[in-house]
Amino acid sequence: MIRFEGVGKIYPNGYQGLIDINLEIQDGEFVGIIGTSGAGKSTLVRTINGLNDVTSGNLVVNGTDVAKLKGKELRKFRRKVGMIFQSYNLVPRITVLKNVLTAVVPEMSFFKVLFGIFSKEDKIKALEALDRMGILDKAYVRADQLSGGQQQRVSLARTLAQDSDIILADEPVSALDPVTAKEVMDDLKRINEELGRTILINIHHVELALAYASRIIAIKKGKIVYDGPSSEVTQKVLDEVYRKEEDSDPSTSEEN
Ligand SMILES: Nc1ncnc2c1ncn2[C@@H]1O[C@H](COP(=O)(O)OP(=O)(O)OP(=O)(O)O)[C@@H](O)[C@H]1O
Repeated sequence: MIRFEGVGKIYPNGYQGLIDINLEIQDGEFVGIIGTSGAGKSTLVRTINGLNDVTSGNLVVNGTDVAKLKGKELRKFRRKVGMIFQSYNLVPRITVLKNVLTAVVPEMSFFKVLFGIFSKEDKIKALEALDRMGILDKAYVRADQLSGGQQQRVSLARTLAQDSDIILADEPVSALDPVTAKEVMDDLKRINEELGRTILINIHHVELALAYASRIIAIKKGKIVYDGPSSEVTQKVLDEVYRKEEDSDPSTSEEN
């Protein structure tokens, strides 16, 4: 479970990225986070695995107080919270299999990875994850030879191989064409339903968010402005979430 209690995040330059966030996300939920550019979606997602520290309140993930983690403990914790990014974040010049293996044995030195010194069990685990994502045939291909959609599947295979209970996805389909984007969303849904992993996806495409996530959290200027079932997100809610500052200023409205 993920619990935010009055969480705030102030960036070093004084900017308030998150303001008084209160949330409870249960195991196995599929949550879409929406909002305008700069609203704080990434900030919110990245606090969950400690990529962003919180500056006030409490954030508890699977019973761990994230703010208290440092060094080795923080690295260990991050393994339980997988993350995929818009830019895939794979090591381009090594094979797909080695990319996944770096997640299975993260403490391994880069030289061991380079020379392929892995146990049979680790290799089987990585190959199984690739198989589940339907890209086993690409195991021995260099990561940079794959299409965007295939690379995102490798990223997902990495999170599976590292047994993370929670998968954070920061704009995972923004760089993909609509058909491939839908395929990656289907993969996320399958992982959620078949393996019960909690998914939090920060996404610009509202239609995709509504179609795939069962719960929507909308952020505006660092605050939660909607949190509820995706089936209850009305046009009025979306108008409020995406309304620009100047539109809400009565002095500039046409009626005045
Ligand atoms: N390191 C930083 N220092 C100062 N301000 C930052 C930093 N990172 C983000 N911000 C600011 O915090 C706000 C929220 O940023 P964030 O990246 O979370 O937004 P977002 O909703 O994910 O936007 P986008 O959809 O464009 O990625 C923005 O105004 C951004 O400029």
